[in-house]
Amino acid sequence: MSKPKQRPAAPDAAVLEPGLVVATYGRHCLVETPEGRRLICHPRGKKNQVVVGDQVLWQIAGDEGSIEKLQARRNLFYRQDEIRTKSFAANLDRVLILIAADPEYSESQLARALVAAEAERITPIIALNKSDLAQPFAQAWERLAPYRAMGYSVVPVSLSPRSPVADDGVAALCEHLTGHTTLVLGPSGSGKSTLINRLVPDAQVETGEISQALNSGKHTTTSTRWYWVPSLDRSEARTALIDSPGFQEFGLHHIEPTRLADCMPDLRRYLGGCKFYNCTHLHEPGCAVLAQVEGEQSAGTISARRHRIYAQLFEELSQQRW
Ligand SMILES: Nc1nc2c(ncn2[C@@H]2O[C@H](COP(=O)(O)OP(=O)(O)OP(=O)(O)O)[C@@H](O)[C@H]2O)c(=O)[nH]1
Ligand SMILES: [Zn+2]
Repeated sequence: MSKPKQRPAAPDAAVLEPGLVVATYGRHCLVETPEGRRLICHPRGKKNQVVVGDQVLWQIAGDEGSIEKLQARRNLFYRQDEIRTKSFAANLDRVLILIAADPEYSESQLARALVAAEAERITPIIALNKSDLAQPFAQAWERLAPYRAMGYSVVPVSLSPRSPVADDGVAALCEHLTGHTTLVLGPSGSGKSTLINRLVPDAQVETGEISQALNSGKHTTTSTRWYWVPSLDRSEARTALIDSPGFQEFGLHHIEPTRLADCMPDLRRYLGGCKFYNCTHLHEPGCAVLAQVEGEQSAGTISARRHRIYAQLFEELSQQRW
């Protein structure tokens, strides 16, 4: 009597190791082990497409690794590089939106980034850089008044190490970052590299190493990267910054237009007070949101600019569904 054939043991079960995705480019990524070793990994199959911040299980395959399992994500931040290329980061505590007195920031882009963070319930922080440029800074600070009023932390900073400003605000900003994982976003020229270089002394070395490891130096400037910030670690939690290039239009396609007002704290306050339960807050009579929009005759709590941004986004998100 022949013995029933034994099924081979699951080949990989014993050798799967945990890791953190610290950089991505195209199909490959860099994974850091709990001991701090970094190696190139390739996702197995389409399903395991990873983003920076992902926790994975991987196994060795030659001198590189193969990602076998993607652990469940706490959140996933969406943004869009080009029409079709989306890139993300996962498992974030904070999104830092770094804008500057100069170049002038786009309020629409700021609003989009905030909506994207709210949709994933990630706490946003706004930092306004270049406080040494007194006049443009005062103007930019004033434009941010609605964002302060709706409860966001808006931190004035002067990140340039040569800054002549006595209190450069960096300590206050660091308070928000300590012990957390923060995705840093901002338009070109706002000071993202200046911030990373200031808080991560080895950033340039690390960037070089990552470029070398990924063996595509010319492309890696467009990738998203994870940096540890040892100087801000707390005993119970490490501090990390994720640097993501550009501040292009955000694809907010994953948000239903009817959810939009709920992702804008100044509008959210009044939801539930409208006459119609399916109010779009654009033109309906008895709309509690519209009643609060600042006008020539009325002094509401919602700025007219913010309501215009809401209306534009609402239309854009509605069109995508046709
Ligand atoms: N006046 C002033 N200039 C600053 C300050 N912080 C940064 N800068 C300057 O602003 C310019 C842009 O800073 P970067 O750190 O390169 O900006 P970035 O956001 O990384 O820009 P991209 O790489 O294009 O995305 C540089 O010339 C910095 O020296 C500041 O606090 N005050
Ligand atoms: Zn309404």
